[in-house]
Order: sequence, then C-alpha cells, then structure tokens
Amino acid sequence: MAISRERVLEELARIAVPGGGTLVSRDLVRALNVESGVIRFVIEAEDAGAARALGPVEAEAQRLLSALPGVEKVQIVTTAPAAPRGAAPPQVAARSGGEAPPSLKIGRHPTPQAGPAPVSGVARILAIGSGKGGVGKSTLTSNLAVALARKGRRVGLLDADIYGPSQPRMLGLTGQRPTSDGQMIEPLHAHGVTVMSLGLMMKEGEAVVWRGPMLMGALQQMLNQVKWGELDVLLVDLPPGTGDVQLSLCQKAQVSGALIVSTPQDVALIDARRAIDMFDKLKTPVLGLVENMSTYICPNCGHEAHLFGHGGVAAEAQKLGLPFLGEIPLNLEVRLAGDEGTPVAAGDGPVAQAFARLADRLIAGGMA
Ligand SMILES: Nc1ncnc2c1ncn2[C@@H]1O[C@H](COP(=O)(O)OP(=O)(O)OP(=O)(O)O)[C@@H](O)[C@H]1O
Repeated sequence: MAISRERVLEELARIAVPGGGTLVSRDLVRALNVESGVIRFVIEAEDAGAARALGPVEAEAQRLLSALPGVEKVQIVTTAPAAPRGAAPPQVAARSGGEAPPSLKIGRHPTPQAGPAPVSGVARILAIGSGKGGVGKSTLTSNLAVALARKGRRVGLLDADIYGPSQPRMLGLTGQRPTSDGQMIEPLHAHGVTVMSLGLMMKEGEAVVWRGPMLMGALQQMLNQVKWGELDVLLVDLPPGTGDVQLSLCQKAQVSGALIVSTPQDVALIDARRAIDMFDKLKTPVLGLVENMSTYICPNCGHEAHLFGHGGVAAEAQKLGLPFLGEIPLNLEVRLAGDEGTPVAAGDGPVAQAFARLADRLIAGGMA
C-alpha cells in the first residue's frame, strides 16, 4: 500500500533536533510531497550553521522513512533561508565535493515583469506536462525534441523538472557543464537539440527544492539568460502535477500551449484532467493529449498486449474536446536508450517511428 502523508508526518514527529523538540514540533518541515511511494521535503533551518547541525537529523529521517513499507524513494534537502536583501545572492547548495557549477548564480529572486514575455529568438514555447509523476513526460520530451530536430526544426529543451531533472542523463550529457560569463549561460547540444537543465547546474542526484519566488527567479534566468539562439520551438519539461513551476512558467513566458502526457489508466487520467484544468485557469491552451506506454509488443513473439488499457487517453481527449496527438508504445528499448543517453527517437525502430509521427503532427498543426 502507498505511504500516506499522515504516516510520514507521524514518523517525522519522532525525530529529535538539536536544541530540543522534533522536526514537526519545531516546524522545520517544508514542501512535503508524498506521491506513489516517493517522499520529498525540505528541512528549513534558521541559518547556514543550523543547517549544518541538522546533517545527522536529515540522515536519521532518510533512514527511518526509507524503512517504512510502501516507500520507494526519499529525497530530503536541508536549506537555510536566502540571504537578506543586499547580501550575496543565494546559491544552489552543492552537497558533496566535486566540480563547481558555473559561476552564474541560479535561484535568485525574480525581476519585476509586467506579464508573460516572449523569449528572444524563440518562436514557440511548448510546455510538456502531466498530472502524475512517472508517466513518461521526460522521456516523451527528450524523444520528441530529437524527432523534431530530425525533421529539420530548430529545437530547444528546457528541463524545468527541478525536483527530478533527468534530461542530462536521458540526452547523454551527464558530467557536462554549461559555461557562463557571469551574465549569460552557454547551453549544451545533444542529438541536434539545444539543452539547458537545472540538473546541469548541479550534481546528478542532488535534489533542489525551492519555494515560489526563488523558483520563479530561476525559471526567468533559464528563459532569459541562456543563449538559446534562434529556435522554432522550445520544449519545457515540467515537473509532474500543478505547482509553482507551472504557475511561474505561464506567468513569466508567453507559452504557446501545453501537451499533456498520460498513461491510459484511470488514475493517471484523473490527474491529467487536473493538469488540464490548471492550464485552463492559467489561460494556456492545451494543444492535445499523448498516450504513453500505450500497447506492449512482446519482442520475442510479437504479441500485442494492452497492459494499461490502451485507448483511454484518446477517449478522454474526445470527451474533453481536445486533440489526441498520438500514442507511444511501452517498450524496453525506450528505457534502456534513455538510460544510455541516446533517446530511442534517434534510431529507426517502431518506437522511433511513433515519435516521428508525433513530430509530424505537431509540425503540420503549426505547433512546432
Ligand atoms: N514508452 C515507454 N516504454 C518503456 N519505458 C518507458 C516509456 N516511457 C517512459 N518509460 C520509463 O518510465 C520511467 C519514467 O519515465 P519518465 O522519467 O520519463 O517519467 P516522468 O513522467 O517524467 O516522471 P517524473 O515526472 O517523476 O520525472 C523511466 O524509467 C522511463 O525510461
């Protein structure tokens, strides 16, 4: 059974902190998110010294929560509030040794802006969203970017999934760092796509959790301080759900539209509906739905199975009066290729063809 938020809080309420009290009684837990066995939260200390002293507390929380039944992953970040105005700008905290991130400070407070603004040189911005995590949104984004680039489009990919940036790995950029002259960031290039990810500004596996204004500032920097060049389309890989990043993106950038990725199961579709509602409220047009992990074709016997009930997303799109843009089969190659850093869309098999068809539809519809 999946772990509940209440159960997590119960456990955290047992963890003592230096100076007396517990993580809960001292109100140190922020942004607690419990979803599909994954627990994420921030421990917010008063200052940098207190944050250091909380190291063993973080380790204890990690140990206790990981041992609970139904928990697959625990991501905890201990932070201290940003420095007061006029002091040095806040930095992404690098938690373990190694190469330093580029000198540009990411995660500052946002600069005032009248309304959503275009990004210089970028013709269209497409947000790729999902209601639920793990439905393959990042996989779809990297593969679609590569498929569009193969069709001759000038494509950028911004990995805004700050809670689990996976594009550097999926695109084979692990270990590479963008450079900066202190003003502008030089993005990276992979498989014909111009790429920037907050994951490239920190070490792999390092979760960064920012709250509203910091997040907005970081996104603004990603949009306006990266040398994107001339692009036909910039794909933005959003975190799952309906949170601050979605809000910030739609408030700060002129987003042409959103694509919603879902698996065909009912639970995923319920969440997808929520994501659609959110984009409606943000006045960002939903351009269509894509079904991922649609059918499974056995690599040995060719038998086609519908593990998650194929067709659910197309039916949902029809019900909502939204375009259904295509379906991507469940195929082990997709995961292996992503793990190896060469998206399957860079090859020629049936899944690459499914991505190529999706790219064709977007181009034909003037969306990319
Ligand atoms: N069509 C597919 N066939 C097989 N495996 C897939 C497919 N799509 C995604 N996966 C695998 O499913 C897992 C989750 O995919 P991915 O990370 O893209 O999801 P996500 O929706 O972006 O998740 P999150 O929002 O939590 O980052 C990955 O291991 C990925 O390789």
